[in-house]
Amino acid sequence: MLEILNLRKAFGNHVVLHEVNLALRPGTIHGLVGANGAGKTTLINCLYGLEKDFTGTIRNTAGYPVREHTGLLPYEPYFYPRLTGREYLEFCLQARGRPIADFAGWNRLLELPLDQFADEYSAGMRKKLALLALLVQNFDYLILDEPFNGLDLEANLLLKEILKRLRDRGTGILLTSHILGALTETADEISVLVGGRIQRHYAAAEFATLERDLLDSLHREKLALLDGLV
Ligand SMILES: Nc1ncnc2c1ncn2[C@@H]1O[C@H](COP(=O)(O)OP(=O)(O)OP(=O)(O)O)[C@@H](O)[C@H]1O
Repeated sequence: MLEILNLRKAFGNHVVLHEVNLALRPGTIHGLVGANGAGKTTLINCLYGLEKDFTGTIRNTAGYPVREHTGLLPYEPYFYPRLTGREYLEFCLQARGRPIADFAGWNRLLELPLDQFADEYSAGMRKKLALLALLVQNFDYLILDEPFNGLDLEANLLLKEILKRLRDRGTGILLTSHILGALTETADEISVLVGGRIQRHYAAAEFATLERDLLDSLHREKLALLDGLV
């Protein structure tokens, strides 16, 4: 299990995460929702070791460093210029000391032009390439920051199915999305991050309550303001 205990992260005087606790269990899809600026990407970056200067505990309870068996899909994947999609995949595997895999099987699904330069791909293709680099590596845990963002309808449906199958095979998946349906259709549990605090964890049986709670807070805080504008 990947475990976050009492995570606190500040940028200067701005405390972005306040004593956050979260567990990512094997064989589970854990959704993370929150408004823009709530702290989701910062939480992910701390979990994956991209942010160092925080307090609290982050660990894989199996005793490995978190990154060793965990793959990350960043919010905006970066590709070096003049590297083809295939070279990028080979680079990812070599960086981890893994043998070069056969990408053809997965790429029959994702249909990427692997011999074109990755930095010339469309936004959706870039997202697919970064996903492909994770899928060929069989990680125990996946951390996916907005994986559905930019994907076309077909890739969206495909990704949901892939995630569910990986979960059923034992992979633990932490998933952020601003598309509530994408989370409620795939996740086993959802944590709501508000102003850097976990406001509540919802089990799958409570997802209807989650939608109601989000609507209620929207009605309370924003719809009255809208009445004055339109
Ligand atoms: N490197 C940084 N330096 C200073 N402040 C930062 C830095 N990175 C993030 N922040 C601040 O931390 C807060 C949380 O940002 P974060 O990107 O984690 O939010 P988020 O929930 O992922 O938002 P979004 O849904 O818009 O992607 C914001 O107020 C942001 O301005």
